[in-house]
Amino acid sequence: MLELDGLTAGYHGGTVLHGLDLEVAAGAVHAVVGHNGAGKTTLVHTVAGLLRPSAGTVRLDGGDITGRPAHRAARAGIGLVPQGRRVFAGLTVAEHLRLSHRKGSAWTPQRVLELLPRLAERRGSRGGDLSGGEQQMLALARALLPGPRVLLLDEPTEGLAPALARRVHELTRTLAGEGVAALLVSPSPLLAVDCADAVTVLTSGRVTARFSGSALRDDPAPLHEALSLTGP
Ligand SMILES: Nc1ncnc2c1ncn2[C@@H]1O[C@H](COP(=O)(O)OP(=O)(O)OP(=O)(O)O)[C@@H](O)[C@H]1O
Repeated sequence: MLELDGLTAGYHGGTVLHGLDLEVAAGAVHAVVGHNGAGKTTLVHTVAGLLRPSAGTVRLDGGDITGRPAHRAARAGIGLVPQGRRVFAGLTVAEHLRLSHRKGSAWTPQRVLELLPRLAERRGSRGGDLSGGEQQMLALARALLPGPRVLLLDEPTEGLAPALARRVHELTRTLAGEGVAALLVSPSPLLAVDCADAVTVLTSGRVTARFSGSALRDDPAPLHEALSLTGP
């Protein structure tokens, strides 16, 4: 569904991502793990159209969306849950949902609130008054409302208690089952393995290992090894 081929990107003439190949299958969760500075956010921003690649292609459902600006990537079916959540402090939950809904999308505010009941309880609250977990759910809701084919989740569990982090990953899994594939960038590899079909290790902008999620759930040692070999 989402295919990255030789993706190369960076800043101010420097290269951060070096010819990355990666596929997210339909209905799958693909986790990308790596140490700080490995290029995970750069990867997400390049796919989301926030950063223009210097080489390589991004294909969604076979269509070339390389280098499309963010609003056009979104229209093509890329949904972004940005690092840090980025909710509006002064807008209520209901206002966020109204602003993000797109006519014709299968994800209506009502359907999203059924999936995220805690948000329904807080629909009149302002973004700035929500807990970290609630803000994360709101960021997820906002990305879902336009009806994406693939969600890019950039460190969605950052700063959350373990039980909430697991809930975010369960939701990611549930959404994959409903046809919204996910590229999940995670600072906590073992949590990501819980919900991933495929796991890619990124080191200094290059893929240094690939695993199936089920193999790692049986034995996570190879992932530890891949990460320690490339430690900071
Ligand atoms: N806007 C920018 N301008 C210049 N360099 C940048 C910019 N953003 C990131 N970088 C550099 O690109 C490299 C990769 O950063 P990136 O944020 O993609 O890594 P990451 O794997 O997401 O790390 P983290 O887990 O810390 O968020 C780093 O060396 C970083 O300093």
